[in-house]
Amino acid sequence: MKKIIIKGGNKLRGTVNISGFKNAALPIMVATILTKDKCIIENLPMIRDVDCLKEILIKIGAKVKLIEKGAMEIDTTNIEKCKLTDDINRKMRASYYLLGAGLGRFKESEVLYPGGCDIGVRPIDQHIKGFEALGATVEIDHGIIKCKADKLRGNRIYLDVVSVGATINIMMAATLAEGITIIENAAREPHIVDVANFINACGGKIIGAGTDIIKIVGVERLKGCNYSVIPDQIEAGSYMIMGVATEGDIIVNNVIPKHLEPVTAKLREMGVEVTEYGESIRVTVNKKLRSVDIKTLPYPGFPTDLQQLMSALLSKTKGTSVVTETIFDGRFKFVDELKRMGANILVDGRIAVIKGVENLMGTRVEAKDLRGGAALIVAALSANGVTEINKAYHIERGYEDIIDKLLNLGADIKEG
Ligand SMILES: CC(=O)N[C@H]1[C@@H](OP(=O)(O)OP(=O)(O)OC[C@H]2O[C@@H](n3ccc(=O)[nH]c3=O)[C@H](O)[C@@H]2O)O[C@H](CO)[C@@H](O)[C@@H]1O
Ligand SMILES: C=C(OP(=O)(O)O)C(=O)O
Repeated sequence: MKKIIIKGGNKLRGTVNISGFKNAALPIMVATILTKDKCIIENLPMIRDVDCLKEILIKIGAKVKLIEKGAMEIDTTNIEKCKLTDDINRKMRASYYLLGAGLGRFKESEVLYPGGCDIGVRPIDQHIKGFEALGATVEIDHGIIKCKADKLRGNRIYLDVVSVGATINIMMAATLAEGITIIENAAREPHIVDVANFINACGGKIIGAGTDIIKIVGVERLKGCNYSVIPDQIEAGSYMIMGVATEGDIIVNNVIPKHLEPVTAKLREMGVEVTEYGESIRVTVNKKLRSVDIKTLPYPGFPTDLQQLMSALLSKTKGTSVVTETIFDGRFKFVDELKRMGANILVDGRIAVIKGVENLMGTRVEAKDLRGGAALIVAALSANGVTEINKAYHIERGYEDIIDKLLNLGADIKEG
């Protein structure tokens, strides 16, 4: 998809069904490498990152079959080594999970340094620290990360920073190590729990996922299983924010409301009416919204992945909001595009001071990354006139059927 064209002003109304969580689906697809049996993974989002990872798994020797929309059978029996130094790895972040899974199963892995959103420095030193603590040697050779071990032995690993990727990569390698691994200062995001649940469903022994201390009791082998991925709380939060930006009334369906608490809390603080049901959330705007301050933090703090969309919403909310991005140092690049639409935002390093303007104006803008692109959709839906969002392929990395979902909610949107 090259561009998205939106005529702003329509209030979003109705129900949107949320897809499986990108950031859980991707590591779970890779974790199937830990077993030699077939796995069936359901509720996969049909997004570009999933297509790309499917291609990666096939390239290293897996058989991958789409059974129906959202369900894949992955058979990793014939994979002989987990080495992939193709440029395809640069198309996404999650390709680096091949390192932990390959190390676990083959005691060896080689992967080209991953890509993913360009949102600041994204080191992998904590992944490496974890692999080395388990007994591997890790070398970076001409941009290729090479891990090797004669044997993996469990160890106690303290993460210097809370890292989703390092926690998952270490969990995968430690699953097939000898003995017990303890990860301290582990990430607590819902997708960490989902990956641990998948591994446990295959016969692994991971205890404490969802807390900051995770214990992994190494097992000799895993078996295959059928597993369904949790709903995408970032996609859900995105539609909630889009609904609010248009002063609409929408229900996001197929969600786990608990996972969205940081978002619902902030929207309520703004004056949005948020009602939680068993598996859905309704957001309604009945009054003038207030500006709020946001600080991104690891879960259960406010997610960095929704910071850009919230900033776009706040750019049209009366008053001044201060947004502090503590996770990634380059996640305000989209602000220049919002300014083209008339936003009044001052960025100083990791802080953005947003002075809400009366109206945003449609114009030609460019998505710089996945969530930055989604933030432009938030702005465009509520802007006066037509906005043309170029480089929209970034958005396809993480949002299934976004045009159709927004059309169903009443947006005036089309692919260009
Ligand atoms: C595919 C995927 O799941 N991507 C998500 C994952 O990215 P990703 O796993 O890359 O993000 P991390 O949680 O690892 O990064 C968090 C912070 O730790 C730092 N860090 C990370 C690893 C490391 O070895 N050293 C280090 O210093 C990073 O620079 C960043 O400041 O979590 C991010 C934070 O919730 C989300 O924005 C991404 O959507
Ligand atoms: C930053 C993100 O993705 P990735 O880590 O895959 O680049 C995201 O999903 O917002």
